[in-house]
Amino acid sequence: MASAGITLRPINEDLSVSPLLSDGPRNPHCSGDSIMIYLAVPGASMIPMRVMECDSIASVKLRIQSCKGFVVKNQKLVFDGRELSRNHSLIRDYGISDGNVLHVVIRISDLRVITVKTACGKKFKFHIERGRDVQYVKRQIAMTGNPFGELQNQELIFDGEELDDKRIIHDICKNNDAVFHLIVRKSVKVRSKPIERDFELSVVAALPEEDGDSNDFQVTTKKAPGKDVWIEPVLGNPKVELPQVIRDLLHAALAGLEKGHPPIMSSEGTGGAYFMQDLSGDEFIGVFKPIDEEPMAENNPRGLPFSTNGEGLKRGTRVGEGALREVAAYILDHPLSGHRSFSHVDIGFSGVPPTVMVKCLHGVFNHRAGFEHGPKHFKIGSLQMFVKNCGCCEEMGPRAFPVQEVHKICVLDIRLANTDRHAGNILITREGEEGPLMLVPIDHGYCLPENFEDCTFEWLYWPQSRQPFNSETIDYIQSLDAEQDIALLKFHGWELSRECSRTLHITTMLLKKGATRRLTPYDIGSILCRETINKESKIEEIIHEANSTVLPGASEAAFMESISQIMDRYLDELSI
Ligand SMILES: Nc1ncnc2c1ncn2[C@@H]1O[C@H](COP(=O)(O)OP(=O)(O)OP(=O)(O)O)[C@@H](O)[C@H]1O
Repeated sequence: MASAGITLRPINEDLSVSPLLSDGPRNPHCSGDSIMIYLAVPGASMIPMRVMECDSIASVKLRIQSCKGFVVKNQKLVFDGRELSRNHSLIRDYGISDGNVLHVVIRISDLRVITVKTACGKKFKFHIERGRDVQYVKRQIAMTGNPFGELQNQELIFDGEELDDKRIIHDICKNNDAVFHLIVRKSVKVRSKPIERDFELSVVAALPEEDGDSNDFQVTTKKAPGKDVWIEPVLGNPKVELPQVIRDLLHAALAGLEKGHPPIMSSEGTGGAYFMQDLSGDEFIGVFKPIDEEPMAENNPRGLPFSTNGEGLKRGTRVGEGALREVAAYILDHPLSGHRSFSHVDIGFSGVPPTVMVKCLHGVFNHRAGFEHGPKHFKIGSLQMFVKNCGCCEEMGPRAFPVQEVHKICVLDIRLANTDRHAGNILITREGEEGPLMLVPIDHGYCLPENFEDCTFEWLYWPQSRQPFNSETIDYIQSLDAEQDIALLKFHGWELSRECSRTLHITTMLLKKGATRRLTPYDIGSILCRETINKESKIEEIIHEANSTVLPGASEAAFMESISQIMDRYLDELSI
């Protein structure tokens, strides 16, 4: 994203010094007054910072990086309930003035890349969640199937020190460049055999099975705490039949909880997101996001303030509706073969992981008022299948991504008018070491907004978005039907508001008209996004014009007809 292109320059240690003394990448035409703002960082006291009103958000983030060490791309700034997501916009564009407080949310990657080197020079790479311990790494080594990998024979050395099994990865390595040295400790047995008056001593390397309990591979688990933990689907309509993939996910999550493997809170994100574990405790299988832990909801664990007007972190969304939107993105991600009917194909055209609304009970969730076992402490939220990944698009240059993988996400984001498509919300997977890269879109809690003010698409800056859709994608786009989609969501229990329905009608219309004219995802996506915070996007202009054209009290159909005509005129000009 834009932050990637910022040049780093050292600045004064003290954030409250005059902005004229500090040296960020400022607007050359910057003039006007300096103001004092305050940064609220969870776990720290309020930090004063002097800025100019014409400073860019990027420059403020850069100063926070220089003084506090939080890398720019891991920072999220929130002011007055809104994320300051446009790096090139200015402090004054967001209405920030003297004495205001900016909330800083720091995203820390959950995964560490660890290289394990054997004595004979073999290397293995593992992506390990930072909350795991050394024994977990050993189990991953054992699972490679190599003979030296037997768990009980392993010794891991880092920085000249043998690592204790209980040590946590985060405490051992802060970056992705850690190399653990694997020493295979063959235990030996000394046997003595009497030969006349002497003894023959023989030293025998023990076979793994002789070395005790092969159940070492099993995770030691706490006793299952019975009904103190629970998870079950929440269906908006009893007629909805859950697909097998979701039923399997729910069974696996319940088995993990009952075995005593707690949900593990992610260190990333602005809301509470919890990794659900399987029966063995070796695998994450799902991500649970409770609605009351969304940004600005009452139990948000990241220190964000409570929303005063109910509006979410992005304009046109509502606090507490993130889970609905997550599930809607899955339901609307129809497979290539046709409308999602919830009976056969699990993954849709854009690859949104299977997602379902659930209620879940566990003491690890964030309860400000304290936790007691019982029905009132059930949390409702979305459960999404965990996707094994090797990182997200923030960690890799976009050129490596296959065009079709990018296009399938463009189609989804345009349809859903996504207001939160940054590179961290696209996971990268690949089959084997050399297989082609695949992209998996996640985090759809801010799609289908009531208006287009905050639409942002990271892929607008990627070269693939300037290439035309292929014919398969165009056919898919032409098969979309907003009316049917709204009915499908209603069948699942979510009746879209008039505003959100309108959004879906407009985006589907735009996508279809654009694809007919062979416009690229970039051409179409740019129509939905503002270039700067205060300059309306083309779609907003079209809506204004339509509003001024139709008579007061005209029907929604008349309004949409007007949108259609204005859109045709604009797109025809664009495609000349
Ligand atoms: N389906 C999934 N499979 C694997 N990892 C996931 C999945 N969904 C989310 N994650 C990971 O969980 C963490 C938190 O998730 P996410 O970013 O969606 O939370 P959030 O609070 O909604 O974030 P944001 O601040 O970007 O809106 C991230 O590290 C993300 O990569």
